[in-house]
Amino acid sequence: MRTSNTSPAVHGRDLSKVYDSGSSGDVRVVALDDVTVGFPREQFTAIMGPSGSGKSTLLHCLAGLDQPTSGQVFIGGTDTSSLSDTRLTALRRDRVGFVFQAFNLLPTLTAWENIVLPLDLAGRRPDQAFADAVIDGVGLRHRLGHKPNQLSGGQQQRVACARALITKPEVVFADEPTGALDSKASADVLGFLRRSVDQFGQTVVMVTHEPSAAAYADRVLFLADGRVVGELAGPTAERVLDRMKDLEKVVA
Ligand SMILES: Nc1ncnc2c1ncn2[C@@H]1O[C@H](COP(=O)(O)OP(=O)(O)OP(=O)(O)O)[C@@H](O)[C@H]1O
Repeated sequence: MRTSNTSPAVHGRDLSKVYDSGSSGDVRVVALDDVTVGFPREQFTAIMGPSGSGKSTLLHCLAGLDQPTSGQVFIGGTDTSSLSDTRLTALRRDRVGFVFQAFNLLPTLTAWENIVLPLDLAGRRPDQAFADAVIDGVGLRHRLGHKPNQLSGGQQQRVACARALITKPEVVFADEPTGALDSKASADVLGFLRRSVDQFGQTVVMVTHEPSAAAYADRVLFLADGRVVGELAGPTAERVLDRMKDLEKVVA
């Protein structure tokens, strides 16, 4: 499904998102302000910024879960704004993986059924060798027959990670994937996302509030007031925290 190894997996061009609210549409919030950003293949990028800086809006626009007011998003070279709703739904299902803070597993399905759901929906059969590698990667082989309510939060999130990867998507978008987890479970999930890049050549884009989570990434993008205001390669938790303190001073 990859188009070329040099083009970014995901590219947002001139993205703006404006919310008009209030009783007569008189309250205007610019959540994204002309953002142009690319996410190289086989890299793990974290997106950070103060509360309200536009992180979730950017992720949702990139992932085709929300429409920008203006600008374009390319996933693996496909301009998502040119797609009909049906094709956009198919692209999200087949070429994009999602991990959300709230796991979003189907409660009536087992862990295995949840993991292969995107393939079932697409009428595709699992590549058994790859499925085995993913299941061993998330350490869930002995839990495949369990329903979500028989799993810990960390196990449920690892099921969600396996589900996100099983289609070999162009990119996995993770929105605060460790927001509901303790530090051990967080480390398991982040370690798996890291290995998915290093071992499976996956591309991961993750929104997080936690410098220790961002330190798993290859690079951190910083947002403030709907704009990209900086980036950090080879982040450590300390360096990310320092940048965040500076940004929060500017925004305050
Ligand atoms: N549906 C909406 N209607 C009006 N304004 C919105 C809507 N969604 C988001 N906003 C505003 O857009 C801005 C960016 O919001 P967004 O949720 O993307 O920020 P964030 O950086 O993810 O914040 P947080 O870290 O608190 O989750 C904020 O000012 C927010 O209030």
